[in-house]
Amino acid sequence: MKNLNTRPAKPSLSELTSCMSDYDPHAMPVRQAQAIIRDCITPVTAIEKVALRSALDRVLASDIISPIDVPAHDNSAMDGYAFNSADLRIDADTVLAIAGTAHAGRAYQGTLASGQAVRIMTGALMPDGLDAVIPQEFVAPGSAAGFVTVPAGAVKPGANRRLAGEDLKAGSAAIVQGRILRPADLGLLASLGIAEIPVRRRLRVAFFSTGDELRSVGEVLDPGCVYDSNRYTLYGMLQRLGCDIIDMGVVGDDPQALESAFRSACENADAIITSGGVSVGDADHTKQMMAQLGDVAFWKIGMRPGRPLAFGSITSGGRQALFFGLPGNPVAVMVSFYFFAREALLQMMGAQVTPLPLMRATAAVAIRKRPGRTEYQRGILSLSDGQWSVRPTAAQGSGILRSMAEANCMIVLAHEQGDVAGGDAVEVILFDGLI
Ligand SMILES: Nc1nc2c(c(=O)[nH]1)N[C@H]1C(S)=C(S)[C@@H](COP(=O)(O)OP(=O)(O)OC[C@H]3O[C@@H](n4cnc5c(N)ncnc54)[C@H](O)[C@@H]3O)O[C@H]1N2
Ligand code: MOO
Repeated sequence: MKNLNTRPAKPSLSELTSCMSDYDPHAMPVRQAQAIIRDCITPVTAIEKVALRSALDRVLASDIISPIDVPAHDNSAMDGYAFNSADLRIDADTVLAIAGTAHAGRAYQGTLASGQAVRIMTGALMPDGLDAVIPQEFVAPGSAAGFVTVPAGAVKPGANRRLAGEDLKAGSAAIVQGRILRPADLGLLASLGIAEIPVRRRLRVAFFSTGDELRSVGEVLDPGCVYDSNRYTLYGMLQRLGCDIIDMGVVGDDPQALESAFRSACENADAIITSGGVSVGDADHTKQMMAQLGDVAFWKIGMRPGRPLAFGSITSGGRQALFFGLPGNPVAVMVSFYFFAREALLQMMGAQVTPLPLMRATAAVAIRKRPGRTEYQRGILSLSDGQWSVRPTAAQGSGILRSMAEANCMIVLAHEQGDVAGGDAVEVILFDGLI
């Protein structure tokens, strides 16, 4: 008999992948890989309190409830004259006697009689009984000293008055947890008088490059070798995401060195990112080692660049870390990071993940595209005659980092899309805010 209290063991990643009915061993659609990754993520829960300024770019850990009304009192939005709308004549100018002046930061002293106005400054509390303000430039010229003339129909009742709590009411949610705090949020928190902010602890991400041909900056470039650029692009991307980073340098193609690097990374970080060694040539020894260290799937994704991708978890010393094995080619490493690792890391950070904003632009030239894979082409977006148009950078090879630096956007050509004709609309993701 089936024991209903026993939940079936969770399938391993590799089982999950091979069980999928529409799984194509040669190419898994981008969306499918993204969905599998999304399902595997557990956010970090630890919270720390930081001073307001240090909360910039951090992930808010709990909802912020406004302790006060903002603004705290009704106040004037303009420099001018405050009056009671009930005193206005319907079809004629109204002459009001000026009883005094209201300055910002001080309550107006004194009681007002019908037919009286108060000279008022922007931000000053509305004197009791007055409900509207006429900006000083709108008063009728030539008012007699001590009087102000409000022209007929110049202002409506309640005009130019900011109401107490119109920005935020005491007890209402000012910012919801999961937000990556931006400058406007810091200002909003300051407007509530909150000095310490609860944020999720930073995510620790360890990364290293693999390959015997790699030399680090500062070393001699031996024949047949290349400088390790991936650690620098990864450094930049992880830094922008607000992670605590552990740069583990270059690890050669030696199983023992790789295993000890993975163990050390796992024991010190929440996530591990490597580049290189995931294509068919190298994957075999990596696969064997991974089988001992954790649950890792090696995928071929239906995309270009960034076809090979290893994803899963590594376990060592009683700790588990998320693992992304990104392809070695310098552009592939960036594209795989942006379209797989970035969202997963944001999810782990406890951040609300929103889709990257896409904009539509006109293809300035024809673009070749094979249906059946998603292509992320490096593009240059420009505005001319009020029209956004985009053209791919000349070189699209996945080793050509120069064109990534030259581009200001990615042209996203969907899985099913075929060739694009010049003048067709295409979708682009801007590097601003991403890179
Ligand atoms: N027979 C096949 N060969 C390849 C396939 C395939 O499906 N079948 N896939 C190709 C694709 S696509 C990519 S991407 C690469 C990925 O290979 P690896 O992840 O194993 O990466 P490596 O072979 O180690 O390196 C590829 C390339 O990138 C250079 N590289 C590596 N790391 C760095 C670094 N840190 N900084 C700068 N450059 C780096 C490396 O020297 C190679 O030129 O495989 C294709 N092959
Ligand atoms: O991952 Mo590769 O970039 O498609 O050459």
